[in-house]
Amino acid sequence: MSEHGVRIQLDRVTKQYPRQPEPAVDNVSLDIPAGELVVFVGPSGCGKTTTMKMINRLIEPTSGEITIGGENVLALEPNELRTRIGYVIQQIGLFPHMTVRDNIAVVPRLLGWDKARITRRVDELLELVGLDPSAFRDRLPKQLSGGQQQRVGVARALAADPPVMLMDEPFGATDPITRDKLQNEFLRLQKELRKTIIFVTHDFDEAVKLGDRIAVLAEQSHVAQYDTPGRILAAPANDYVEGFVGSAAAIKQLGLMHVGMLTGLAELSATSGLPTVRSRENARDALDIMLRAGTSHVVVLDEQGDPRGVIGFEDIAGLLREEVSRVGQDA
Ligand SMILES: Nc1ncnc2c1ncn2[C@@H]1O[C@H](COP(=O)(O)OP(=O)(O)OP(=O)(O)O)[C@@H](O)[C@H]1O
Repeated sequence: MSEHGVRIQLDRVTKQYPRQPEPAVDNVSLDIPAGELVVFVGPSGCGKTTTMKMINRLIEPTSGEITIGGENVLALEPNELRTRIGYVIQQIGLFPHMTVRDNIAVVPRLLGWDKARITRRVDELLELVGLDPSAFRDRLPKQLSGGQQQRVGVARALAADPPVMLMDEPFGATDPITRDKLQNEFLRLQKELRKTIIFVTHDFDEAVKLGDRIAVLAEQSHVAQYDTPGRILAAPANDYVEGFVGSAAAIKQLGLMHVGMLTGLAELSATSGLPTVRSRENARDALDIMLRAGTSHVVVLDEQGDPRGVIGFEDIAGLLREEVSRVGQDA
C-alpha cells in the first residue's frame, strides 16, 4: 500500500533574492488539496521554479509560511523533509556513473534500508514505470533512451514513497510522441498513487491534460487564476489567462471529455476498416484519429478491446458547437 498525498499550504510566501530590485515571488498563497495534481503554468521567469523549490527548501523563503500535512516545513530538518518529497526535473539528474538500480536506491540507502528491501523496491518501481527490471536495473543512464531515463527519474522520486512530488517540466526535453506517452503513463500511475503533486510547465495543453487544478501564474508568481482546467477554459478570469487559453478553448475542452462519456453511440454496422479509439481516450484524440485516417467515423473499444459503438465527426462537431455556445454564454 503506498502513502497517499497530504495537503500543502502556502501562506503569503515571498522570495527576495539578494541584490534584486523586486521579489522573484511576491506574497503568494495557495491551498493544494491532498492527493491532487496541481499544475503551475506561466511564462519564463515568472517564479514557478522558485515557488516550487521553496516547498522542499532547496530555496529558503524570505517570509511567509509553508506547511505540508499541517507541518511547517521551516521547522523540519531539510534532509528529513526531502525524504518526504519526491523531486523530478527536466534534466533528470541521474548520476551518470551509477546503474539504474543505484540511482533509484539513493534515498532508501540514506534511510538505511537493508539490501533485500532495496532490491524489492527497485524492481517494484521499475515495473510500476513500465521498465522490465531484469533488462534495465543494471544499465547505466547513457544506455537508456530519453523517455526511459525520465521514467527512471520518476521511479527514483517515488523510491521512499513520499506523499508529495514536485515535478519541474519533467517531460519538457522529450519529443512530442514520447511526451504524450509519458503523460499517459503518468496519469495512470497517479490515479493509483494519489500523491499530492505540483507540476511546473510552460505548456498550457499539458496543464489541461494533467491537472486536477491549474494555477495560472503571472509575474512574481501572482496567481492569476486557480481552478479546474474545465472552468479555466470555460471562464478565464481575465485577459492574461485568456492569453494562455488561446483561441481554441472549445477544442481543448474536447480533451477533457472521455470518448466513453459520449452518449448516443451509433449502432455497430459496417465498421470493418474504421480506425479505433479506446473509451478512456478523449474526444480530441478521437477527432485526431479521424482526421489522420481520413474517415468520418471511429470505432470505440471498451477496456477489453471489444467494440462498443461508433462515433462520427458530426457527433464531435455537435459537442464543439455546444461548447462554443456555452463558453460564449459564460463570457
Ligand atoms: N539565484 C537567483 N538570484 C537572483 N535572481 C534569481 C535567482 N534565481 C532566479 N532568479 C530570478 O527570479 C525570477 C524567477 O525565476 P524562476 O526560475 O523561479 O522562474 P521560472 O518561472 O521557473 O522560469 P522558467 O520557466 O524560465 O524556468 C527570474 O527573474 C530569475 O531571473
